[in-house]
Amino acid sequence: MKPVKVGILGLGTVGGGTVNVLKRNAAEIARRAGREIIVTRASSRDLGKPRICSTEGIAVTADPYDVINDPEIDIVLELIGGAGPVKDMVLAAIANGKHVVTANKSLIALHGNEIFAKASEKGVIVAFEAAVAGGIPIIKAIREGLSGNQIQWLAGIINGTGNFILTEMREKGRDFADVLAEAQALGYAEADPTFDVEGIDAAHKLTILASIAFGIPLQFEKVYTEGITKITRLDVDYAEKLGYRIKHLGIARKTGEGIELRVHPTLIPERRLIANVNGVMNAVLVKGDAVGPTLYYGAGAGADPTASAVVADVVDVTRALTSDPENRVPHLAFQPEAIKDIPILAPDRFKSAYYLRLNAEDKPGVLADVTKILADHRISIEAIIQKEPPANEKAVPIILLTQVTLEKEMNDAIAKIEALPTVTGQVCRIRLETLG
Ligand SMILES: NC(=O)C1=CN([C@@H]2O[C@H](COP(=O)(O)OP(=O)(O)OC[C@H]3O[C@@H](n4cnc5c(N)ncnc54)[C@H](O)[C@@H]3O)[C@@H](O)[C@H]2O)C=CC1
Ligand SMILES: N[C@@H](CC=O)C(=O)O
Ligand code: NA
Repeated sequence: MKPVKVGILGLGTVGGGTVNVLKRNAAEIARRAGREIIVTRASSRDLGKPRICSTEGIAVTADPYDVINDPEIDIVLELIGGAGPVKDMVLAAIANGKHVVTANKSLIALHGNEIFAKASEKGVIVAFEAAVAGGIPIIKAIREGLSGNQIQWLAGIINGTGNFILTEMREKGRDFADVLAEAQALGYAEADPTFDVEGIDAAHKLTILASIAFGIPLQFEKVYTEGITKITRLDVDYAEKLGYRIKHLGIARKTGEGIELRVHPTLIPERRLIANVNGVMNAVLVKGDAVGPTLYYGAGAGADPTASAVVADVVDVTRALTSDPENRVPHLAFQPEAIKDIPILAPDRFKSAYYLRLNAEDKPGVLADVTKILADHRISIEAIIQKEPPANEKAVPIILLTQVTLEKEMNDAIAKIEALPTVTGQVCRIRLETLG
């Protein structure tokens, strides 16, 4: 059989890694796919830039449309990133009848509903395994491996850069900015690293996971999103003293009233497996009604691990080239006409336990004022740490762990605590997760 011809848009970390893996494992990949897979063309914005891959045998051009409009190409790999000009590139590739493989979570989270509809009209596949949790085959696991289940919830460390920063801060006491710069140099971070540290990248990924888990449309704008920029060394240390680790999680949970979609730092008991997922590694827990809890672990970013997912999609597409489009695995796991608009809960209806840190004057009665406010909002306290004030300072940090409460009650209580004349600055709050 004729080889399958692949064209690549973007030869950066993931594009370069993909060329390398396709070349290194060509024979093994062909045995799996049933056909040889070759990269014939690629487009790169800066032709003179040093690359991590060789481009021998690949016609490299500056214009992505040279790839998209090449009639010989069967599969276009979109490995540029961003949700701007690449949307038109992907739609043009689909219009030309090409299958598309992408690692681009922002594109799928923001424009996936439209892209998949167009792809189905044209009978082509848009595959996106690399877009969530890098090399972990989590899309395949949920979309195919767990298709007998009602998914109840999922929770994951789904940003490698953020987890790398939190790990280095905790283990080595390193500074946030210094570790972020290293993550960028290693090729883990997004082109705009605020996407990593402000939780936007994780929210893109959670949008995709929730859609394939619950059969709902992609709706990024409804994800509650907090990043890791407000986490201090102090909180990392206090969490540790209390027996917890701080991890940045994406959580999607089905409740009787709707679906919770949230991304935020979370205290997790240190004995839990997910609390021990470190560095650039990602992990996703998925609870199905039939299978129970399942856990998926692996590298969340980096050239070769991400290429592993891109190439697996290329193999899947190759295997499906001769199949009837009606009988393929649906893009979003559920048949397009079966996707339902289940309500997404507003954040004030979330329930969780909390870690609170506040700075208060070292005077009798201050703690009593704080605990009274919490009691008035029916918030029970699980643990309190009150430290001696540092030398020459009047304010003393108070750390509280609460039991599970409604977010609205906590918001109201925090507003009252911050208004106390004896409390200075803002209350730092981090949600606690037991993932039970
Ligand atoms: N780096 C990683 O570990 C992972 C990245 N991703 C995603 O993969 C995609 C690519 O990311 P990276 O490889 O890290 O980015 P990168 O910045 O290393 O590579 C992107 C490449 O695209 C090129 N480019 C930009 N505009 C172009 C255009 N108009 N035509 C041709 N080339 C153009 C850039 O010059 C650059 O070389 C993004 O969507 C990212 O979110 C997904 C999983 C992991
Ligand atoms: N910037 C992302 C790359 C992979 O998706 C991350 O750090 O996880
Ligand atoms: Na993946």
